[in-house]
Amino acid sequence: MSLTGDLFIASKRVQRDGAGFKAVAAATGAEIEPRFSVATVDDVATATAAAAAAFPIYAALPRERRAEFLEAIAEEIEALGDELVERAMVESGLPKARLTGERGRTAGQMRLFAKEIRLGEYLRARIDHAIPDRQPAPKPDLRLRMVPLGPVTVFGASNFPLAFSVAGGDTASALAAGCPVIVKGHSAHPGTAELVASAIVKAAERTGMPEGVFSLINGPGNSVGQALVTDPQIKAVGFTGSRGGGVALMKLAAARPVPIPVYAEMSSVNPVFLLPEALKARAEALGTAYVASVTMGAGQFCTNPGLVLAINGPDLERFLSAASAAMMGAPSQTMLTPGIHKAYESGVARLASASSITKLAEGLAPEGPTNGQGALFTMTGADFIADPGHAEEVFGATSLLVRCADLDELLKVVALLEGQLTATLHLDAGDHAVAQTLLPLLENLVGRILANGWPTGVEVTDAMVHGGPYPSTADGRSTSVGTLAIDRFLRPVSYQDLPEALLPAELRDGETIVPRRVDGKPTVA
Ligand SMILES: NC(=O)C1=CN([C@@H]2O[C@H](COP(=O)(O)OP(=O)(O)OC[C@H]3O[C@@H](n4cnc5c(N)ncnc54)[C@H](OP(=O)(O)O)[C@@H]3O)[C@@H](O)[C@H]2O)C=CC1
Ligand SMILES: O=C(O)CCC(=O)C(=O)O
Repeated sequence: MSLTGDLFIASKRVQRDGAGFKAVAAATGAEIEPRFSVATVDDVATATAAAAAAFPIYAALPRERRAEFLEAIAEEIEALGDELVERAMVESGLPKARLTGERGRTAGQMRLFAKEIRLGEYLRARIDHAIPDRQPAPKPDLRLRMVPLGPVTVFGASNFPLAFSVAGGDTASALAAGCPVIVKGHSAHPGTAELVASAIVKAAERTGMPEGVFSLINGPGNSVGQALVTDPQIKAVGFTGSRGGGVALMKLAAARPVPIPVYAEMSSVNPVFLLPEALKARAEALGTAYVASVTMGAGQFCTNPGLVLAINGPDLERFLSAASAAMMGAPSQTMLTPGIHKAYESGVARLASASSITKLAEGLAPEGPTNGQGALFTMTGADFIADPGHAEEVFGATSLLVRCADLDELLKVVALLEGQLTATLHLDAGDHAVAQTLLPLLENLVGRILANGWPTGVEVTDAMVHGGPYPSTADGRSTSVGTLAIDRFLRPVSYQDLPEALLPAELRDGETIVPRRVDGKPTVA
């Protein structure tokens, strides 16, 4: 398919005159064809009005129809073939194997949400039958289910041009919930976005969806995104990106005459704890594996292990030697955009210039103008306690190791950390007592606790939480990966004493189409 640079407004291709913008090859910074249209204020209004018109139709479709739509999206993305991966490679600088895997994950997420809505558990159907002769007052008949919020704006993420972008997890979960989606495309990969949008539109046509169910709007420079977030037809926002961007959108959404939720996934340094017995048993192996996780994907993961905490001693020295050796052999890698590369370099310079921080090792010299060079830094627990600001995320292949004098100091460091997506414990049986001290603190701090692994690489499953307390996300009660992500785009409605004929099928007596709780007892569909 040749790229045209079109927008997709209510599933229709639209070209706009004006300067437009071009994608930039991540590896060289050079502009690449074609020119992409920038949406006008009217385009935003047309897309949101169409989404609002589509909402009651789309939300009322049988769950099976929506499931078929999601499965058709997966098929159409796969049918794009190599062209999709090749364009994404040029725009993002990410390697073929990674993007091929991401394409599989993107299609897999669509199919997982199709399964989820067929299962129907997400509706949380509950029935409390009436007790007309209850004393002193009769008890009414009450029935509850979850309903979709309305049109959702999704901001495509730069670092996952497929799995967190146009047809990524936010789009899959919002469409599954019954919400039309308007994507604000990321200007780092507009060609990839156009290809994926064309697949969604084909799937919508094939399965008879209302046109307003999907739009893709482009426009670098914040104004298009801001117009979408403040549009009264938009009822929720999904975002993955910088803390500055996420917080700006949260503020805009909160200041609307009718505020709406923003599910922003922002910054995280994902603390890793090297507990003493694990260090004693395998310091060298841990050091090497740590650097592999720090440098994976040029470190451009929100799950990157950006902070390591350990207690001083000879085993920690063994770990540091192995990690330093691995980092010194780590090749530089192309970063996603010249801007992200520049931000990485200034983040590394900030760490390097702090008097309390020592550079342990750096990776091989950069081979290209936008290549990020890995780096490891260290500081003492006492210095960290004096200035915990050093834990701020540096997005790229760098990490800071905090050497604590003892467990008390390590616990003081933990108490100063901000909300995080993950925390990782490297432990052996002899470390369980320390782990038991840490676990309640970590449950308050993060969304996912791992043992003896590395936080990069998030499984898409029912039991996954990819979220965490602020500022790792805007709302720590939710996840953006896994089937529970659908909850972000739903709200409960209770029906009191409604005649049976007016009730949704899932809430009628005798129905067994979804799992329900009836008069306090779970039933299975
Ligand atoms: N922790 C994480 O998961 C990630 C963190 N980052 C961090 O973000 C930095 C920049 O990366 P990038 O991906 O561009 O992230 P940004 O947060 O800068 O941008 C993400 C999207 O949000 C839009 N946006 C940003 N700020 C605003 C605003 N104030 N109003 C309206 N729209 C806005 C951007 O629009 P526009 O088209 O105008 O740019 C873009 O579409 C990285 O260097 C890194 O530090 C990035 C990706 C993931
Ligand atoms: O590692 C993953 O699969 C997800 C990471 C993520 O959400 C991110 O880096 O923005």
